[in-house]
Amino acid sequence: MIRERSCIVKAGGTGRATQMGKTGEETGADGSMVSIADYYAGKNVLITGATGFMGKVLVEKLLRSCPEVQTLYLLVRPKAGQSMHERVSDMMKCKLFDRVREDNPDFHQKIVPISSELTQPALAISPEDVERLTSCVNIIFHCAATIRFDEPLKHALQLNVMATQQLLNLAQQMHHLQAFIHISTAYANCNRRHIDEIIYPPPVEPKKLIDSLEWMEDSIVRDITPRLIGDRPNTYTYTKALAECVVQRESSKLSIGIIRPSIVGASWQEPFPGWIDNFNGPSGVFIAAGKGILRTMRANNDAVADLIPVDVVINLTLAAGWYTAVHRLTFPPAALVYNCTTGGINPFHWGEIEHHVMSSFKRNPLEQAFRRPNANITSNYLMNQYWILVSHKFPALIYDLYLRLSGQKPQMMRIFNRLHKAIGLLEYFSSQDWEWNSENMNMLMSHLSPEDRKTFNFDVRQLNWPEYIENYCIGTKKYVLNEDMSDIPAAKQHLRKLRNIRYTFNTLLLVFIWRVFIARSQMARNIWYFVVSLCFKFLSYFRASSTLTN
Ligand SMILES: CCCCC/C=C\C/C=C\CCCCCCCC(=O)SCCNC(=O)CCNC(=O)[C@H](O)C(C)(C)COP(=O)(O)OP(=O)(O)OC[C@H]1O[C@@H](n2cnc3c(N)ncnc32)[C@H](O)[C@@H]1OP(=O)(O)O
Ligand SMILES: NC(=O)C1=CN([C@@H]2O[C@H](COP(=O)(O)OP(=O)(O)OC[C@H]3O[C@@H](n4cnc5c(N)ncnc54)[C@H](OP(=O)(O)O)[C@@H]3O)[C@@H](O)[C@H]2O)C=CC1
Repeated sequence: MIRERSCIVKAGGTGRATQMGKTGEETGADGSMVSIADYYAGKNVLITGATGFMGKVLVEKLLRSCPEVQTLYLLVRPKAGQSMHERVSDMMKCKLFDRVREDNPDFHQKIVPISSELTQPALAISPEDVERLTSCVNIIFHCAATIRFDEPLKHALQLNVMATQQLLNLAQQMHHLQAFIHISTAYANCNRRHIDEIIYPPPVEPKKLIDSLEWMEDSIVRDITPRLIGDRPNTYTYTKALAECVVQRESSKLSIGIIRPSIVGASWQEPFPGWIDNFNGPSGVFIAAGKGILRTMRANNDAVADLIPVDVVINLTLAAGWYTAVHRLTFPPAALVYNCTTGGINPFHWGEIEHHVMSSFKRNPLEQAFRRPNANITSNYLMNQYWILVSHKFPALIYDLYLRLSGQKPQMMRIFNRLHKAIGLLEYFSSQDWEWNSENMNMLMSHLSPEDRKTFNFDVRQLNWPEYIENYCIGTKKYVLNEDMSDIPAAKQHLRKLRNIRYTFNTLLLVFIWRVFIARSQMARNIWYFVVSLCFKFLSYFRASSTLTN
């Protein structure tokens, strides 16, 4: 149980002792609140989802900015033929960890992988590992989840809800636990327009749903899923809402913080600008647009694009861990929720994103683009369908024909079908506006020392969007696609070639139209001459009137 009445925590390598103040807050020897790095000194931290996008950034930041942290226990599963040790060792070789490696080449000694498959009973953690974790873990960050929008309900429920419940059960056995931080999403309650920092009543009692789905065949579950998720767009947001409810129910026994990030994008500043390693959310859209594949998408130009840089989310998460732990004895028994969003503080709109993404990819083109980057967003359904036909399907058809004729396997239509499926799932989020209250983010900031505010910066008022988007696009090029910046002149040359192909194609199309329709029919010729003579008349009229005025 973590709600100890008194506690002295020996702060690891710094030798700095922290103790409980009169109010129950953890204080330094001089009575001041400990800094974030001092708090984590000597602590044992358990992290789920450490091999994922946000988990990696969390591990990196803890090691870099809290160098006295004792041990990071990472719950990891073997995957794709790799053992958990191989996976963690590969992860630590990644460029993201360059700065940590420079500061402390032996940083890997602080990392202890623990084998765990979260969808298995008791998280499939061995009894020895359970013993080890329950005796020493001080703080848990629960990041693991399935974030797929098309995840079958049963699996999403197993991982996002049941695994969370099991982790909470494990947390309750821990003798020295001071905080449990759960990563949720700002869209858990996307069926509401205004979202406060509270846990809303769940759409269904989680336990009842789990029990009833247990005996059902997958095909039946698939059939009733739309009825169950109701006004939420997918199983992801639905199960994340249920998970919040499960977490909230343990808040009388554990000190809990819930972080709700909106759309997590590339890093803003740390460990370097533009770090991103996946196609999720807007990243895949940016890349598809940069490659000239995506030319149209349904989105509202004037809707707020609530992107939040991953380093901001992680800084807030670590600060929330610190705050939850140092205030654990003064908390009422309720989880503190932090809406981690930008829209209410420093809004930026999808129309602006489109503009900056396009101009950024023109300055820093991606290699081997299919067409010149020129994507447009529209909220009009019919307009979007028209452009899909003209700018997606027609070029795909022509290119596949070319591939077939040259003896290769056609592939473009298949790529477009997958793209349409992906953007179809994202449109819900890019076509609407939400309003999140982020008072707890401000409250937390006000509790940080000036030094911590710099080291764990989550003040998004300072975010310069055009610069951020530029670095984001460059990040997709360098870290997702592994393209070299030195190839930009060749990529520009390729775009010039594509432009020339387009001019040639348009000219040939015009000649073709002329030959087929105009040159063969007297009526079409008459209309053509009429239009041309009208243009001449207009031209001569304007020329005459401008001569008179001069
Ligand atoms: C230029 C103008 C821009 C204007 C911007 C306008 C709009 C912005 C767009 C979106 C904003 C909304 C974002 C909302 C986020 C809500 C916030 C959250 O809570 S976060 C969770 C976010 N989750 C996701 O984003 C997951 C979505 N992805 C999926 O659900 C699935 O991946 C899928 C899209 C259904 C595809 O599934 P499928 O089984 O077909 O494929 P895989 O996932 O197995 O992937 C196979 C292969 O493709 C790569 N991939 C995946 N997604 C994309 C993509 N969007 N574009 C290109 N490629 C993609 C993936 O990496 C795999 O590659 P590989 O085989 O090499 O591993
Ligand atoms: N990305 C975003 O835009 C947003 C994300 N979030 C939330 O942030 C958290 C992290 O998201 P993100 O990092 O983007 O997600 P990722 O998909 O990148 O990472 C998911 C992590 O969960 C782990 N995991 C999945 N299934 C299992 C399993 N059965 N057993 C053990 N581990 C498992 C994955 O491990 P493995 O490598 O083995 O698959 C991976 O480490 C999630 O809770 C998500 O809901 C919230 C808002 C936005």
